Amino acid sequence: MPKEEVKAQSEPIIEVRDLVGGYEETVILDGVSFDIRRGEIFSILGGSGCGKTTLLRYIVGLLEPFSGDVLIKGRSIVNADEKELDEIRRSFGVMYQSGALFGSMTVMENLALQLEEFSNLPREAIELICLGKLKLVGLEGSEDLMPAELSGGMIKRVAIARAMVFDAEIIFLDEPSAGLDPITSAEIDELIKSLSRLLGITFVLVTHELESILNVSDRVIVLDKSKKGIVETGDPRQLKEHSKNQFVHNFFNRKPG
Ligand SMILES: Nc1ncnc2c1ncn2[C@@H]1O[C@H](COP(=O)(O)OP(=O)(O)OP(=O)(O)O)[C@@H](O)[C@H]1O
Repeated sequence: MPKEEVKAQSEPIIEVRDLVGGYEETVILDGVSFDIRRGEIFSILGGSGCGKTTLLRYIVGLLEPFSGDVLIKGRSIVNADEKELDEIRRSFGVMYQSGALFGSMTVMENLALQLEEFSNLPREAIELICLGKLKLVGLEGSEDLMPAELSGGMIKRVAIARAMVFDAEIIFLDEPSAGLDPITSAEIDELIKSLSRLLGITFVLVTHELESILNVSDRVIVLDKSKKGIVETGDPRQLKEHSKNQFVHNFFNRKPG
């Protein structure tokens, strides 16, 4: 069966239900609902300030919504107590926009940090896991380098490897192409696709990069600030060609709104 059909039939791994949220009195997202299926590469799109990063913060449990729920593998991250939250968080990894490596630590030390803190594994096992993850992102032999010695693309790769140290089933990437030239950005797209194919990881991306969206995403949601929510959901290539929604059409065809 083609991969697309397998994904179309797979169960939701993330369910966002009637989510309402924002900052203080201001509602940014007003009744947002959608599912992300196991194994798909899913992108959250929309213009600046429409709430993409805010939505990501709700999904990973960094913010508490005004109302509504987020289920990860069927478990509510909104109503979870600390212990459950820790368990749910083990199933996913997050890469923030800057890559956020510790500058004074080697690549290996950056990767090992969370395993040292949150597992009882011996040093040798931690190193083996980290070396395996580095190999998966194409950075074999880089374990002793310092972040200052890495290119922008290598920093993203290390950050993706770090998001995988607990064998995450879901990886969230906030602007994976930010600050990269088009060729390096395309290489990161290929890495995401190959990790999805090889390991069945579900990827959730927040991105502006149209080319990258069309290249990697199986499905997208498009948020519109004026609607405080989703205006369309679907295959980005289909939306680019056939969307009847003016905002979505303009977004995909680079036309000012
Ligand atoms: N900590 C905060 N406190 C108050 N308002 C915030 C905070 N963070 C974001 N906002 C506001 O919420 C709205 C949505 O912001 P958010 O960063 O989620 O949008 P975005 O779609 O990710 O934007 P961009 O593409 O520019 O990164 C914006 O109007 C922003 O100014």
